[in-house]
Amino acid sequence: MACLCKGGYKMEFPADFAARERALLGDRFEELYRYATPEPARGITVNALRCAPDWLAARADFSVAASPFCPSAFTTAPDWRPGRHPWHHAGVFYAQEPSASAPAALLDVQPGMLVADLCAAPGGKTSQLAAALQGQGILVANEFVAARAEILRQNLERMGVTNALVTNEDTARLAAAWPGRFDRVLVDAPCSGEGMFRKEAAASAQHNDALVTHCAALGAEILENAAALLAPGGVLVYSTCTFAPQEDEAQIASFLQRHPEFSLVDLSDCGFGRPGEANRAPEGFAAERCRRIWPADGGEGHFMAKLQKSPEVAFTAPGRNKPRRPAKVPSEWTEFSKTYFPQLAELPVATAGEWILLPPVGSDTLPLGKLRLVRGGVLAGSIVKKRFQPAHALFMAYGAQCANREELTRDDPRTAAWLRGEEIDAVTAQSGWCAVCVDGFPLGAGKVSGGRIKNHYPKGLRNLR
Ligand SMILES: C[S@@+](CC[C@H](N)C(=O)[O-])C[C@H]1O[C@@H](n2cnc3c(N)ncnc32)[C@H](O)[C@@H]1O
Repeated sequence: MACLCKGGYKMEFPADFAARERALLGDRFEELYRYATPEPARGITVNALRCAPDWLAARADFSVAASPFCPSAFTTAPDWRPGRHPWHHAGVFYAQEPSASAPAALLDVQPGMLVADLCAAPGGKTSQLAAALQGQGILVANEFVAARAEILRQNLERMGVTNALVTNEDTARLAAAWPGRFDRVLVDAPCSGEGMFRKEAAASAQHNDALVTHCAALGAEILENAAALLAPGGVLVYSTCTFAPQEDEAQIASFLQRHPEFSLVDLSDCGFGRPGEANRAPEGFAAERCRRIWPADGGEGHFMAKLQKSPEVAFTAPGRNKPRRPAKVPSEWTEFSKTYFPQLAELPVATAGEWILLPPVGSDTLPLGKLRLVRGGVLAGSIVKKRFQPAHALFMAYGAQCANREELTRDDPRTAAWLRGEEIDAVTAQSGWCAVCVDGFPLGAGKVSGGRIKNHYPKGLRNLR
C-alpha cells in the first residue's frame, strides 16, 4: 500500500495503482487524489417523477448542498443515513454517490424516447433516465446478474417508474433482438472500481492488473452491443468509476477506431470535472473531449465519454411486429380500478397466469422473444379466488392519484409506525383499499376496516425497530 498525505486525508492506495498513477500524473498525483475527508462523499438525486429539486431543498429536514455534478442532485452530510427516511421509502430521492449522478444527465434524454441502460443495477442512473422520460417512451433497464436485476426492479418500483422493461440479459442478446432501435444508450460499465477505494475496502483488496484487463475487455464487448442497439443519430454515454486508462480514454479511442460511424462529443462545457487525459490513450485521440471527476473534485471519481452515431449510417428499419392481441381485461381488475384508480381503468393490460400488468405504452414494438424479462411495466396485482389483490407496485406508481388515501406527514408518529409495519388509525381514508402517502408521496397500500389501516407495506422493506 502507498499513501497520500499532503494537504488532504491520508489515503492508502494499492501500491501498483499508486505507481501507475504517479507515472501518468507526475506532480499532479497529489493534487488530483486529494480526498477532503476519510468518509466517502454522500449524496441524493431527486426523483423528478415525485418532485422538483427546489421543492425538496426547501423542505428537507436534513442538510443538502447543491451538487456540482448534476442539477437534480445534492450532497448530504457524511454521517446522514438516508435509508430510513420516509421520503426514501416513498421514492422521492435515490441515495447516490455524488460523482455517480453525472453520466445520466449527459445523455440528454427527452420524454418519448426509446432508452436502454445496459448495466443498470442497482438503478441510480436508471432512475435518473426514467425521471427524464417522465413516463413517456420506453426504458429498457438491463442487468446481467440475476440477483442484482431483482434489486433493480425493487428500486424502480420504489421510484414509481411506470415505463420500464427490466431485463436480465447478456447485452449481446439484446443487440440481436433490437438492432438499431434506441435513441439513447447508457453503458455504466462493470469496472475495476478504482474510484471506490475510499468507499469500499474490498475495492482496494481486489485490485490488480488482471482485473483491469478483464474489465476493459468486458467493457469493450458491452460497447459493441450498445453500438448495435443505437439508431442512426442516436447517442451513447459510456462511464466508469475507475481511473485505469484501458477502461477509460484508451477504451474509447479503440472503440472509435473500430467504429468510424461514431464521433466523440465534446463534454468541455458540461460544467463539472476536468478533461480526459491525453497520455491515457494513443496519440491523436481527442482525450480532452471526455470528462473525468477526480477525488479532488468532490466525488469518489468517474470517467465519461459521449458518442454519437452518424445519422447517415445505413440502417434497415425492422419489419413491423404483428401487434399483440390485447389481453382480455379481467372484470375483477375493471371493478377495482374503477373504484380506486379510475384513470387506469381504460388502459390495456397484460396477463400472465393470475397476474395483471400495465405494460408501457408502445412496448409491443420491442418483441421480447426469449429474452428474460423481470418486469414489463407496473404489476397491478393478481386475481385470487375471483378477487383482485392489488400489488405494492401499483400503489408506488399511482398511489398519489388513488381515490382513497391516508395522508400522513413525515412528522406524524403514524408514519414511523407504518414503516415499521404496524397498523395505524385511519383519519382521511375510508373503508376499503387505500394508498398511504407521506407529504403526498406514496408509501404503499393499506386496507381500512373499523377506522384502522391494515399494513400491506412489504416486510422486506420495513424499517427495523
Ligand atoms: C457500475 S455497475 C452499474 C451501476 C448502475 N448503473 C447504477 O447507477 O446504479 C455495473 C453493473 O454491470 C453489471 N454487469 C456485470 N457483468 C455484466 C455484463 N457482462 N454485461 C452487462 N452488465 C454487467 C454488474 O452486475 C453491475 O450491476
